[in-house]
Amino acid sequence: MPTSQHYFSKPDAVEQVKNRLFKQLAYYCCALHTFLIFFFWYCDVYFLALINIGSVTLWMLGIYYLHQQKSHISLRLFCVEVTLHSILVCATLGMTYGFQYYLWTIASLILLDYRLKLKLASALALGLVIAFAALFELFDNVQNTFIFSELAPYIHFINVLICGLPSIYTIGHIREITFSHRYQLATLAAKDPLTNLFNRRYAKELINNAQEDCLATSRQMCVIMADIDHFKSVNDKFGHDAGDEVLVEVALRLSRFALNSDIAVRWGGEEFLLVLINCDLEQAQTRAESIRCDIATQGFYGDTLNVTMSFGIAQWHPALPFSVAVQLADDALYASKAKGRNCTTTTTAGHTSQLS
Ligand SMILES: Nc1nc2c(ncn2[C@@H]2O[C@H](COP(=O)(O)OP(=O)(O)OP(=O)(O)O)[C@@H](O)[C@H]2O)c(=O)[nH]1
Repeated sequence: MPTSQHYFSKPDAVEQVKNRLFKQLAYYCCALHTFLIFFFWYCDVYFLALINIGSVTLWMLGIYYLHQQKSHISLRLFCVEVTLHSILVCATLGMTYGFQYYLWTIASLILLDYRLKLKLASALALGLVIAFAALFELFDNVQNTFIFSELAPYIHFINVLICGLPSIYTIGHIREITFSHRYQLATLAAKDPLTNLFNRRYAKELINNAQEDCLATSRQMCVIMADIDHFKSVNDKFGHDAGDEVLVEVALRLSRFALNSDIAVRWGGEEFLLVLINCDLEQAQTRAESIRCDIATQGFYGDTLNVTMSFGIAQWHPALPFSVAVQLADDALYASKAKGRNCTTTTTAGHTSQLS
């Protein structure tokens, strides 16, 4: 069960983050190409200035589609722009300026178009990587009269950085989303949605681990079965919503009572199981009594109703299957019910004793 919460927690986080990521990328590229229009104009490379006007137009169109929540259209426009731009600039200036690396970046971004089948998206990405390799064959010896040719190593370096950053940024975000989804799925599989206590299925795994730990360290373990008294009448008198609130409040109080090493479980409708690790029978009795008194004396549902609970306690021994310890605790709980409820009964092999 993961313990760290990541910052993307909504179910549609992937689409939201993708949209936000593309917007940031699009504004960044728009600004860059606008700068390049003036730069190439100033350097008298009018063809490249015109190409950058085309690029700005496509990026702005992409931003428009992002605002319309059509990120797949935007992504395709961005891919077309980057591909054409890289090829045309490499054909004009050669390979020394590093404009070919944009093909590499876009090859990884195209995989984020979830409307494309994986095979098609992978084939397109591979096509871009092959185009990247082909550019070296086609334009490695292009001669140009660019007035800033002595700046080629610096422009090359800047281009490598500009191409690398979106990949790092995107993969970092996808990593966070993946963690977040894994956390949400693990929580959904482990917790009861109403009370946020462990559900029965997941608790069995935890209990198995706890048993192994207790065996290895010779620690004692006790099982408490607790049930709300006359819960049906709470539902009948106050309605199911009030009943749900009582369940949530009971669960909260049980969690407060449980130590970090304990396991608190919603076992059934209004029945709860507590597994107390490193705890002997006497300590378990004291702790069960304190929670029973807390519940019986502190009002519920805005102090408008009183609730009591009955408890049954059994100790687990290494020779005893855990299911038998649960059954003993359950028998003790029903002994508490039979004795008039709002009490705790402890069972030790074949002998039960009641605390009021
Ligand atoms: N509101 C609400 N009620 C539930 C939930 N799960 C079970 N219940 C109710 O819990 C009640 C359990 O009733 P019973 O088994 O008769 O037990 P009780 O009324 O608590 O009586 P004793 O256990 O004998 O003291 C039923 O009315 C169920 O409908 C739930 O998630 N929400």
